[in-house]
Amino acid sequence: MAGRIEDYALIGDLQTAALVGRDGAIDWLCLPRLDSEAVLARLLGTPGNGFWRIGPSVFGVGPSPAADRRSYRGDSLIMEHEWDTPTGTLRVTDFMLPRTDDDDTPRLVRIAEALTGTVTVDATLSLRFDYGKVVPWVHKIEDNRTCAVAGPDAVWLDTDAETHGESLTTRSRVTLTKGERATFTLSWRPSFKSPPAMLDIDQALEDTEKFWADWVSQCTYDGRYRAAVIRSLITLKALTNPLTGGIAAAATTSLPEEIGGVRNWDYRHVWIRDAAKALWSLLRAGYLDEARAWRKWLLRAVAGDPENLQIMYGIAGEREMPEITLDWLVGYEESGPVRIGNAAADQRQLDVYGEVIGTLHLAAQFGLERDETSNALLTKLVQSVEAHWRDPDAGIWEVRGPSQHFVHSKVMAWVAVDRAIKLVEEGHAEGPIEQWRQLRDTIHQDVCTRGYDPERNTFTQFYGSQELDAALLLIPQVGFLPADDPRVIGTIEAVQKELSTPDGFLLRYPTHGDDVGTDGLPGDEGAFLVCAFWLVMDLAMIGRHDDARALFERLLSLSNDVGLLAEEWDSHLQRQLGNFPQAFSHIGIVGGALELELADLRASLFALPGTSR
Ligand SMILES: OC[C@H]1O[C@H](O[C@H]2O[C@H](CO)[C@@H](O)[C@H](O)[C@H]2O)[C@H](O)[C@@H](O)[C@@H]1O
Repeated sequence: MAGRIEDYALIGDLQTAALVGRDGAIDWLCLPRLDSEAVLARLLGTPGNGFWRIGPSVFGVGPSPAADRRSYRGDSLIMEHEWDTPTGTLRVTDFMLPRTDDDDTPRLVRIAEALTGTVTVDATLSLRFDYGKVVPWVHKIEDNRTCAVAGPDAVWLDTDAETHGESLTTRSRVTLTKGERATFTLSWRPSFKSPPAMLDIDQALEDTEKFWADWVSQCTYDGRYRAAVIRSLITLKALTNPLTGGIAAAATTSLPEEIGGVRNWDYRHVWIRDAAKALWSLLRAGYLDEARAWRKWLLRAVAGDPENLQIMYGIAGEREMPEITLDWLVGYEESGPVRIGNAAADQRQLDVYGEVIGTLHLAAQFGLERDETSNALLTKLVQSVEAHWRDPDAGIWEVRGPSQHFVHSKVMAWVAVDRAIKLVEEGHAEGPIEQWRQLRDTIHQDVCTRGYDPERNTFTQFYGSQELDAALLLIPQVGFLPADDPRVIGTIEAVQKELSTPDGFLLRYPTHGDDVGTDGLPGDEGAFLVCAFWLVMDLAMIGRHDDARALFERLLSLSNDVGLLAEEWDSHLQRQLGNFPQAFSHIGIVGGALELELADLRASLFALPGTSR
């Protein structure tokens, strides 16, 4: 059985990623890209769906023990597990080498070494192609090299340990004394191509360490929550494909939003919304290159058809991602179905216009050079907003129930026009600014009239709805209304009252158990973590600093021991839920830390003699 979601750590080469558990087993790996077929899929099934364990010897003895310690090596994606055994201490170092133009082969490296005494190490590699379905044809090429082939894919194992085949797995047992090590490298190539070159392991480790050190050194945030912010930025970077510029929403598919439930989705794609929010974090922490690459990704993705802007695309901008279920996988802790692809790609979600234009504006403010193609896109996008902002949509939460006039969607339509106007006003673009100003006012008035309930003093989930939505917390953050507007404060208080979980986090909207609710799905789900981070930011903005900080620190405490967060938190079972690690949650960490820092700054400015609020 797979571990708890929080038992996993992420390693990756920016184009794909793997999850390694505390027991030293890699239970999730897709090759060659994050959204390719998994070759190790125990995470969503059984050991028979593929895993790769390296740890102290247990063959014939019992279950794989959890490591006594684990941590990333400094600010990197190099993961180290250590086991203290009765005879000595074993360390296993796992990493993926960021690929280069010269060598685009994905490589996952594992180094087992004895730190003290003598340890016997067992390694079991059970490759199953096509998401755990296909047993490959495995053959030894030479003493140190084994090749597993199924159809178009070939995975190569290079190791200095003796290997043998047993029960459809490749196994090694090696005894190491202090200072000795055994190395294992897994590489992927199309099966019709020549074998990969042998890797210089020490050079690869040094290059990987240097890559992360160089990248992290560009970070401009040096505040109180630096460790959590850096880990979040590294995680966002790991989800950002350097070749295409696409930023995936998470590294996994179908980790459930309720144990045993049906809310299991594939997040290995690029949502306009999630990517835009990730860029917001990266830009504010000093990273401009990722914004430049994403703008190129966006222009390619929407090329030729900006009127039909999709809400999500594949990592290279692919438009089709049909949603199918993988019947042979039982799902994480039997939470089925396991889905790949995502039907939300065909939905209309109005907020994406605001996300795109908002990001173009933010990038321009941070010094990204003017680009004429994106200016042409801008006009087309505002025309689409003008044509469609009155339409109902599926909303930020991608409901599968009937379309509605979601308030957050309309607010983001306002953001689209507002930021287009600002781009023109600030000299970054041209456009019919007077017409846009009228449109902006019309949308604002419509939302304030039809999306606001004066009796309860709160905005509502959609026009005419009695229910609330945590996305309303974004109203002050996007500048739709100032934070001290009584309607904003009323909404924050109402959301806090009606959507709080028993432990003080937030649901994104009400669900109704077995009854199908607004989202069109049965069942419930956990606290949606980014929503609680939005609450942190709102509380900081309205001057409730102590509440904001306390909530932020409680949210940070939900991260696992290596600083990673999934999408949701199960308040009853006290465990992480949903895809992992998820960009949204890590965006929340960065946003919360930055907002708290701003709040401190404001407080200290106002404390200066001669200043007042
Ligand atoms: O709740 C139903 C929907 O859940 C997923 O969407 C969620 O994840 C997206 C990626 O992080 C995010 O952009 C969205 O706001 C979330 O609601 C799923 O991808 C959808 O297919 C599903 O309808």
